[in-house]
Amino acid sequence: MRAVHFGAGNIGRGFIGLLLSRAGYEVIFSDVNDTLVSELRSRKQYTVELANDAKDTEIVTNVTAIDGKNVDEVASAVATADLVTTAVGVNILKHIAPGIAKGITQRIADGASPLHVIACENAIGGSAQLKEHVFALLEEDVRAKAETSIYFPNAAVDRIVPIQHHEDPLHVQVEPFYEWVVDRSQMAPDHAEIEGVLYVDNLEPYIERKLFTVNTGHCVAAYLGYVAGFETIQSAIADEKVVASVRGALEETGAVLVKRFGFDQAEHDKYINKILGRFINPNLTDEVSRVGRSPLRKLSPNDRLVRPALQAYEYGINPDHLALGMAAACKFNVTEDPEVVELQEAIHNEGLAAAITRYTSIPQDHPVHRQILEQYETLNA
Ligand SMILES: NC(=O)C1=CN([C@@H]2O[C@H](COP(=O)(O)OP(=O)(O)OC[C@H]3O[C@@H](n4cnc5c(N)ncnc54)[C@H](O)[C@@H]3O)[C@@H](O)[C@H]2O)C=CC1
Ligand SMILES: O=P(O)(O)OC[C@H]1O[C@](O)(CO)[C@@H](O)[C@@H]1O
Repeated sequence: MRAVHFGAGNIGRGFIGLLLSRAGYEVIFSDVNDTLVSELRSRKQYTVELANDAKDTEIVTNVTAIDGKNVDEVASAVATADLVTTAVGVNILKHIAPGIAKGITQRIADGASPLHVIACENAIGGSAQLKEHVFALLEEDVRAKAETSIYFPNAAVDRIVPIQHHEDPLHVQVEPFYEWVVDRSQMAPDHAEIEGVLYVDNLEPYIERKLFTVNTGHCVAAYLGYVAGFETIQSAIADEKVVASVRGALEETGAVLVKRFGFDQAEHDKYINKILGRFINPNLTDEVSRVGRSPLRKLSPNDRLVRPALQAYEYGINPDHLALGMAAACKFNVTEDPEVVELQEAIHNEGLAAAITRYTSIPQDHPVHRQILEQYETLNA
């Protein structure tokens, strides 16, 4: 069995590639990073290290790579693959769509078997977004055939993999915990199961619980940690004030999740504590600059801050800590990040109120908008 996985980065090597290799797939990474591609091609293996006290390691074998910049090479790999997965970043999906579309066109012409394409990104409906990009590039007759033979099940992926600082560019340190959940209702009826993946009939509660707990909590810790002068999540979360605000934000999203999905409150409280424990992991060093990266994506209407804050407001739950997190995002000034530069320029040129509306889509007369402005003033003070 052969899997083509787009993105040989932290999640690609440290999570998806590892599980696919363990499950018996030959994993062909497609990446645009020449060093990663040539190292994977020549060595055909790499090491994953667990961030536990024992620093357990596992060698991932049966892997190789192709140049993601070469559309023909990518298309040939997709045309003959048994599975396609991605972990490139949700904003990059449109850039990998041409190779996938060309590969699908080839495999349909060859009469190849049905294919699952699973986007493992931090987003609601990641695979559905990829499908839109890919299908927009297909000829009408191919699109009609692809509708019944190429499946794009949505997924939720959870494993903390920080930026890596090792001499070996392939070595990757990961937290012990992982969860990969795939929407079975969007798959072929006789699909193969990957060991380690949880298949569910309704992904919504899983992806929303993950995104609005792990990712909301993590980015609130990053933004408030940054404002308080901390460089890592571990040091930020050790601060009483920061951790109280992160917990506050998770109580707000938790109240929304309990109402929306009927989760048991006590179970959800345990889930929150478990997530906070993962953030603290002393065997990991995770920079606030990584966890807060791409603030425009994180402030977008469907993502981890705005969506639960507006849902909270609708339910009569006060989203004060989420508003504080959004205000802190507006103060996140890691200038190597192009989204930070754009946000700071917008704040400078248009003013904070207009910039918040531009990126969150929250109208200026909405009470949550007012809360963000008030929390920004609190941070100034
Ligand atoms: N790092 C983490 O802890 C987690 C990350 N995620 C999600 O996984 C995705 C990837 O994140 P990371 O692995 O952290 O990022 P990363 O930056 O380490 O990896 C992304 C990889 O994609 C490659 N890439 C960029 N453009 C490409 C293209 N056109 N074709 C092929 N490869 C391309 C990059 O060269 C890089 O190697 C993101 O959507 C992120 O939100 C999800 C859960 C955890
Ligand atoms: O910031 P992004 O790209 O959404 O993804 C990284 C996030 O995903 C996580 O790995 C959680 O699954 C956290 O480490 C981090 O908050």
